[in-house]
Amino acid sequence: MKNTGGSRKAKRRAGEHAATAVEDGMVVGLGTGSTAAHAIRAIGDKIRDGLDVEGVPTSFQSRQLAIEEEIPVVDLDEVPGVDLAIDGADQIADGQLIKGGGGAHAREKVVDATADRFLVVADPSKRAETLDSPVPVETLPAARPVVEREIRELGGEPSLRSAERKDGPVVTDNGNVVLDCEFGPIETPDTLAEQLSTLPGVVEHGLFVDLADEIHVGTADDVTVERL
Ligand SMILES: O=C[C@H](O)[C@H](O)[C@H](O)COP(=O)(O)O
Repeated sequence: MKNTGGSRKAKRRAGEHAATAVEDGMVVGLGTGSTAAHAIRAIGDKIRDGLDVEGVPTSFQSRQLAIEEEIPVVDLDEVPGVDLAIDGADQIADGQLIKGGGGAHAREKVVDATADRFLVVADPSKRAETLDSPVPVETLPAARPVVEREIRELGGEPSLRSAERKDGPVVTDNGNVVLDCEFGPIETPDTLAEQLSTLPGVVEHGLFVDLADEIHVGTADDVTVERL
């Protein structure tokens, strides 16, 4: 989607609104992407005002931003748990999500799923009646042909993710490739999520089923919160 001024404002409102849920002493999961970045910056502001929290980044990008924002950064194995995670989404339908537009969904899923409370932040363009965006599937590079075959067996059409300004495929923070898999409308995301999870060679897919607790959608001048 084109990042219009309106959508930028909406993302900012959503991110900043979700950041108001961050309280002193919390361990906070720091999501990836342009909307979660607004939440990270807002947490940085709160830290400069005296808030004491630790952040668990979900990607190289969110780690760098957290460091710039003076948020103490920790890994999952250094904390007893995550109190709250704030993360974006590429598509939202009926509380279920597709994530991984930035290829960060594997770490995001671990952090978001382990959090006591997972807040999704988005602009209105992310809402859909039915999930129908391509599903990002992070795959071991050596397993690509096998996974592609299995995806086709499931009725999907995989396409290796590449970037405009990089020769060769996009490589994730974990050293893997991403297959963007077109399935058309996904009527039963839970079934597809289970099927994808069982494929050997798949590290993680971008279907986040029954993980979100709240969805904060910003508009140019307001935020709506859906509790699930
Ligand atoms: O891998 C990336 C993540 O799942 C992002 O949270 C997702 O792509 C949404 O990003 P944005 O807020 O920039 O639309």
